[in-house]
Amino acid sequence: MSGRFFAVVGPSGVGKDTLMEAAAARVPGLHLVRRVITRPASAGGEDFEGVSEAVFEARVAEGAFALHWQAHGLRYGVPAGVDAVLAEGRPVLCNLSRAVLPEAAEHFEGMRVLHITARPEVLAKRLANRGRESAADIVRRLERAGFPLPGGLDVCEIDNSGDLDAAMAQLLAALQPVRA
Ligand SMILES: Nc1ncnc2c1ncn2[C@@H]1O[C@H](COP(=O)(O)OP(=O)(O)O)[C@@H](O)[C@H]1O
Ligand SMILES: O=P(O)(O)OC[C@H]1O[C@H](OP(=O)(O)OP(=O)(O)O)[C@H](O)[C@@H]1O
Repeated sequence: MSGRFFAVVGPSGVGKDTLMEAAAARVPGLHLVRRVITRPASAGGEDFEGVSEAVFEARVAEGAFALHWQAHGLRYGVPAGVDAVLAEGRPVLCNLSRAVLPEAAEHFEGMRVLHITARPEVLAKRLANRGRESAADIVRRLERAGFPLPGGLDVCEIDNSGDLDAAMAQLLAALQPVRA
C-alpha cells in the first residue's frame, strides 16, 4: 500500500520546520521532503537545495517536480522522487503553500493537511528571533498569516502557540493511520 502524503501548512514563523524535524526524529521511516528553492543555500533554516531561477526553470521543463509554486518572491519545488518514496509505503511530510493545496490533493491521493497555527503576536516574535528575513520581509509574511485554507480537504488543526511538546503530541496523533 502506498504511504500517505502529509502537507504541512501555516503562516511563516509558526513552527512548521521545527515540528517536521522533531517528528522525523521520533517516527521511524517518516520521510521529510528536501525542497528545491530559489534561495541562497547559505540562508539557513530547513535543509533545502538552493538553485538559480534558470536552473529551477530547467527542472520545471524536464518534469523534475511533482509540484511547484511561487511565494515570498521565491520559487519552491517538490522533487518528483517523492512519488517513489510513497510507493515504498513510507509516510511523507512536506512544507507546502496553502495556495497550492488543491493541486497537491490532485497529485497525492489521500493527502492529509496538517494546519499549524499560532497567535499573531507569537508569530511576530518567532520570525524576529529566527532572523532569516529582513524587517520588511517579516511584515509581508505576517500580512499573509490569515490566508484561508481551500475547502474540501482533510485537515488536522495543530496549535503551536505554546510549548513545542504540546504541538508535537497533536502532530504525532495526526500522523496515525486512519481507521476504517
Ligand atoms: N513551540 C515553540 N516554542 C518556541 N519557539 C518555537 C516553537 N516552535 C517554533 N519555534 C521557533 O520559531 C521560529 C520559527 O520556526 P520555524 O520552524 O522556522 O517556522 P516556519 O517553518 O513555520 O516558518 C524558529 O526560531 C523556531 O525555533
Ligand atoms: O502560501 P503560504 O501558505 O503563505 O506559504 C507561502 C510559502 O511559505 C512557506 O515557505 P517557507 O518555508 O520558505 O517560509 P516559512 O518558513 O517562513 O513559512 C511555504 O512553504 C510556502 O512556500
